Amino acid sequence: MSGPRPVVLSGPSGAGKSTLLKRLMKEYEGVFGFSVSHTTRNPRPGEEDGKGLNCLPMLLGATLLPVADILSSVSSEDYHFVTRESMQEGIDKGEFIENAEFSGNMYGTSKSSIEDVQAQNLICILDVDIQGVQNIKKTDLNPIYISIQPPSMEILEKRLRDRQTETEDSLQKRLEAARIDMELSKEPGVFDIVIINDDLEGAYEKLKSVLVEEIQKVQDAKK
Ligand SMILES: Nc1nc2c(ncn2[C@@H]2O[C@H](COP(=O)(O)OP(=O)(O)O)[C@@H](O)[C@H]2O)c(=O)[nH]1
Ligand SMILES: Nc1ncnc2c1ncn2[C@@H]1O[C@H](COP(=O)(O)OP(=O)(O)O)[C@@H](O)[C@H]1O
Repeated sequence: MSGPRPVVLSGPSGAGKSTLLKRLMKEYEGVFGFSVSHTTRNPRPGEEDGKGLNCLPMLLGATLLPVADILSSVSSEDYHFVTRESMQEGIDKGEFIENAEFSGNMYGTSKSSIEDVQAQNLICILDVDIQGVQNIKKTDLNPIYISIQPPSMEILEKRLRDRQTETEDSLQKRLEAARIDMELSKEPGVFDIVIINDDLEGAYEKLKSVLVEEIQKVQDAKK
């Protein structure tokens, strides 16, 4: 695989992955590209379909919005929201490098979502659950594996509740998945680094320090 090494960000739902990711992508504009996953879950308020960088030319061509507005609307947490049928069809056709069932919904990384980012020579970031980590390990992607962990289950539950995105049912499913994630992530060798997201500043600095070499490579290549 050519270009900069991809980065896999994993850890329990609510641990702070997207908060850290958005900050990173904002500070290093033009260095990272998000691999926009497919999911069968419903969009949350404010989330829109497939607003990944791969859709940017289309967005630019079809809108009267200023470019800055479009760029700021490119969220790192958006998905391609699809039905189970169409997702299964894509999986059967071999279009995904990994897929998993999480909290009653399907999630998956299409090959093209990674290729689109790598074609731009950006560091491709994947936000996947622990099953995704295990399945990506069977491929030749060779990413840096980073786990973001909450300080405790109690704090995780509070953050998830305060986020106000979940029903009681989906919250309980996330907490159950978090217990499994926290156990499996302790296994030596699964992750290159485990970052405890207690204080946000400290966690962000640690994240940057792991990525500093790859960031430098992309910045040097631009010169
Ligand atoms: N295996 C896999 N997991 C994914 C993918 N996209 C997202 N996830 C994971 O699915 C879980 C739920 O994501 P989401 O519904 O966005 O909820 P949130 O993490 O609580 O904001 C998280 O652990 C994500 O890391 C994917 O393409 N593959
Ligand atoms: N270090 C932190 N301290 C307090 N709250 C945090 C911290 N990091 C993230 N949060 C909050 O916790 C919630 C979950 O974070 P989020 O980034 O959505 O997690 P994830 O993407 O891993 O599901 C959000 O409401 C976010 O604002």
